[in-house]
Amino acid sequence: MHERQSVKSVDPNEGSATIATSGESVVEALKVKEWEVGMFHNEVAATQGIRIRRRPPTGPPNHYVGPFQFRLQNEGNTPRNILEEIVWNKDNEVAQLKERKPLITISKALGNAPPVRDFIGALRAANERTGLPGLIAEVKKASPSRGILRENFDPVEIAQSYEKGGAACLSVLTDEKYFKGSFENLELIRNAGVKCPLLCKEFIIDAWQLYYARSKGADAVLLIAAVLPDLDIKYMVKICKLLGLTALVEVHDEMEFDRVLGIEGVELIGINNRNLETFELDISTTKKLLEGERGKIIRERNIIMVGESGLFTPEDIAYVQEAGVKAVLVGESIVKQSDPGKGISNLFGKDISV
Ligand SMILES: O=C(O)c1ccccc1NCC(=O)[C@H](O)[C@H](O)COP(=O)(O)O
Repeated sequence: MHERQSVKSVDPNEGSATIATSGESVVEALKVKEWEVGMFHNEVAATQGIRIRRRPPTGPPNHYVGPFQFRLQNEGNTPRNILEEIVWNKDNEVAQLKERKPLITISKALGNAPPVRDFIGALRAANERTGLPGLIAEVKKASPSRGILRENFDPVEIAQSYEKGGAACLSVLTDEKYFKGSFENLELIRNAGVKCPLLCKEFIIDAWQLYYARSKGADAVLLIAAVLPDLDIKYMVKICKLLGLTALVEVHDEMEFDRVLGIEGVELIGINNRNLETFELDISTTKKLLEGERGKIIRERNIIMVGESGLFTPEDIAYVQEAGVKAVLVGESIVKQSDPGKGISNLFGKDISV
């Protein structure tokens, strides 16, 4: 398919054209192979109801005109929604980071990582202490749906304020492009003496990221069922256990929830009230998913459920607690307050500090 010695490619995003030499035809062939593997991945994922495709837009050339190769913008190489765009971007980011820091280097760094803290234990203890859902307070400067949430953003100050205000655990955004977060923030918070266990809030698509997160001091990671096929989740949950990391597996609908309930070893499940493809927020998602048989399974297996997103008032907290969650993950409503710790008291309707 790619035997031409010299082809010219046009990237619609860059608006530029290049003439490829014979050496580059090998690179091009590799890209095509990679694209074929990606297509296979997407076919498997689609059978599990996963709509997020996993390949960055490096599809095969659409057509040749003489020596020119055109890659036109089309349905196959244009992200359908923000989550897909984030995942495609992450694919490129991770590929570059992996080249700079291969697994062997990260594995060596694991020995110097701070000891792992018990994420689930902290949530249970907070729930028992207060009678309210344990709080995972989010350190987040911005998000695609809300833009900049806090101009004056000092991650350590916010983390310390959350801890003082009674948070059980913290969630630290590490994605730079869409959330203005960083792994540096995670390390700064860990090294500042904050005792709360830390969730690395990242878009995990590759097991390498689990090792990287742990090497940077994470105690827990997020696995999003809308992005990861069952086999990836299974494999990643096992690696998390080996590394001592807690996996918070996130679902948004019944199908994702049922898939995750079918995976052995899952102990912490989050229900995201935000549809990450449309940004629509509806806290009744938590209630709907925990009704009936699914709620029964959760109780029998002693799985901790986390209500995520769109929680602003004591009534919201009471509503998701009534639905069956023992923990909540909250960002916007507390990070926007001038004193985020006090924001926690407002959110719960009472002082929950230790
Ligand atoms: O919030 C977004 O815009 C967003 C877009 C794409 C992927 C993920 C996104 N958010 C992650 C979250 O779900 C929230 O950060 C988290 O649950 C806290 O939500 P909130 O309390 O509403 O800030």
